[in-house]
Amino acid sequence: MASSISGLCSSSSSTLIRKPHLAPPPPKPHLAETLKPPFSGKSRHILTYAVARDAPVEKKGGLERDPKALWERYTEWLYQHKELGLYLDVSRMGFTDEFVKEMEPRFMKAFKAMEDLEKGAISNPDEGRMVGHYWLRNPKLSPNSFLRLQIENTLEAICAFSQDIIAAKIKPPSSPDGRFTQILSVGIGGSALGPQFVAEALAPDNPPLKIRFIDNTDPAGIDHQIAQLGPELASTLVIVISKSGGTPETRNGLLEVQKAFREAGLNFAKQGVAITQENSLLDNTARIEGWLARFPMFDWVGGRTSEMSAVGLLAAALQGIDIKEMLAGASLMDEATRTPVVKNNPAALLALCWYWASGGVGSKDMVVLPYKDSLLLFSRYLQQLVMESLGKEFDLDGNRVNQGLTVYGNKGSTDQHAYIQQLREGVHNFFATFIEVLRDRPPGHDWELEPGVTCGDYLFGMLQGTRSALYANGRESVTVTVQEVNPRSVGALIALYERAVGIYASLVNVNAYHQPGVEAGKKAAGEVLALQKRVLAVLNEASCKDPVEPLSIEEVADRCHAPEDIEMIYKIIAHMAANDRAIIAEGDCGSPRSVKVFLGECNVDALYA
Ligand SMILES: O=P(O)(O)OC[C@H]1O[C@](O)(CO)[C@@H](O)[C@@H]1O
Repeated sequence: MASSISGLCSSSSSTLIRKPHLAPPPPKPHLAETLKPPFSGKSRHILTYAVARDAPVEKKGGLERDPKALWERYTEWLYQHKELGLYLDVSRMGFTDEFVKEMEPRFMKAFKAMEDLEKGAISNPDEGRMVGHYWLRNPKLSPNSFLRLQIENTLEAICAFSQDIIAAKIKPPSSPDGRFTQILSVGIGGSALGPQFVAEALAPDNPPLKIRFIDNTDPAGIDHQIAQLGPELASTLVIVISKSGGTPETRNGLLEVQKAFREAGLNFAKQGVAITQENSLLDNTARIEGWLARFPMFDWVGGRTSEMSAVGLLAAALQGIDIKEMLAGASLMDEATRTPVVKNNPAALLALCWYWASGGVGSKDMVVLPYKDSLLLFSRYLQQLVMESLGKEFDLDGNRVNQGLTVYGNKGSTDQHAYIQQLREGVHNFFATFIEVLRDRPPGHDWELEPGVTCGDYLFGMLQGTRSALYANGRESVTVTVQEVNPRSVGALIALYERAVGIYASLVNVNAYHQPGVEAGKKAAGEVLALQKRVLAVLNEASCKDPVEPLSIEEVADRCHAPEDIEMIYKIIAHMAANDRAIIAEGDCGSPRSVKVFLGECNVDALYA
């Protein structure tokens, strides 16, 4: 009996899109494989680390146990940025003076590379691009006046537009309120993660416009966001963000939102804003369709470092966040992280710790634990910033290095009830980064829930306790402390990690500013969709015969001239069948060889297309 295979096959996955012949050759052994684990958990031990591609060097190192000596180490290495009220404590990393000395020449090279980058060098050689996110917060540093004016004019335009939206000088055409109340931000990767992080960290409880995001091509997720807006779609400002202007997930999100507008009888163009590079597909669409506004993204700003461009600033300003304070915080941090003295440069100190902990080859993961709910998305934001920048197959000289630094984490103390057990006692494959916020609550709101102790004291205790407990078991950590979460400190944190990534990339000699691996995935996804079209054509042809000719998966693959893609063809058929795509299957999906498929109806036009 003929039956839809949707039920049987609904668990099949279409995520394994790499074709067998696309598989890369097995990697050659690299430095990571030649290294011993840096820490044994004992107080003194031999540490082996590597300096980029040089031979591994034997070094003594270890975690200080004596409380007095540890206090000495804490005070000796504590970094403080007075104006920002930011501290960096690296005392719970076991690096030695000898290690720091040995790294010195590499840091000098890295500082020079950062200086050249800021002066406008082509620091992204593969893409032939300058790397200018530092100019965004200090336009005077731009290598020429044209770029400086572009930055200044864009900032002015962002401020003016957001003020006009908030003051209802610019109104949505069909909203009963006569003002915009919601933002729907459509974008992915660097075009979403910064705005998401900043919204979570800084948006006031009652912002002038509330924000929600579409950051995927998951139809159910998109439907959910649109359904949650309900009638407020009429007062929603849709910001579509894509540097390239052609990212499929973002395009799909836009098309879905435009459909929702049509169905609600609304004029999308009067509520749509594009942030993209000039003359991109998105830019041209927005211009031709007459969208409400367009803001530029610059060729020389990468997606993952674009939070201080229109990408992050427009949404932030619309939520009532002081974007000039964010820029000021970033600018102050930029200044501090230009210092060519490792000990006085917090970004260099972070890079030093990363190198020490991971042997310069990413052998340990970085677990980021902000003890503050509003910083929940910081680790997710850093995941892209660090991993897309450092996770590279080849170094700048073309050597295969398979570099990277794995980042994960959510927040404390919540995670203490999830995975800290393993961090304390299990596999020793990480180092931690604690983010501490000194101010628990706005002044005047605190109270003691038991004598002498507030709720925030508990949070503080949890952080300190976890830091100590990890250290006691030989687990290293870094602690970044800020006074409070505000636009200035968030700007500073972003700038701190941007520079740390730039410096570290230089230490390990990789291009931090391209992402060739992502392109490979996008290309393979495109190939799957092209294959799906061929499968449909083959099935249609067989289904237009009289009588209908059910085909086995092998036969479909042969007729598609793609026998090597048979598994993918099976997954395509199973996915379409699960989604009411008129595919009929006979047989048992548990044994794919027995399945025969045909279409429920013949599309004669498609036969001659
Ligand atoms: O802004 P775009 O061009 O849509 O790209 C989105 C994201 O896709 C990537 O190119 C690859 O993930 C990121 O670097 C980027 O942030």
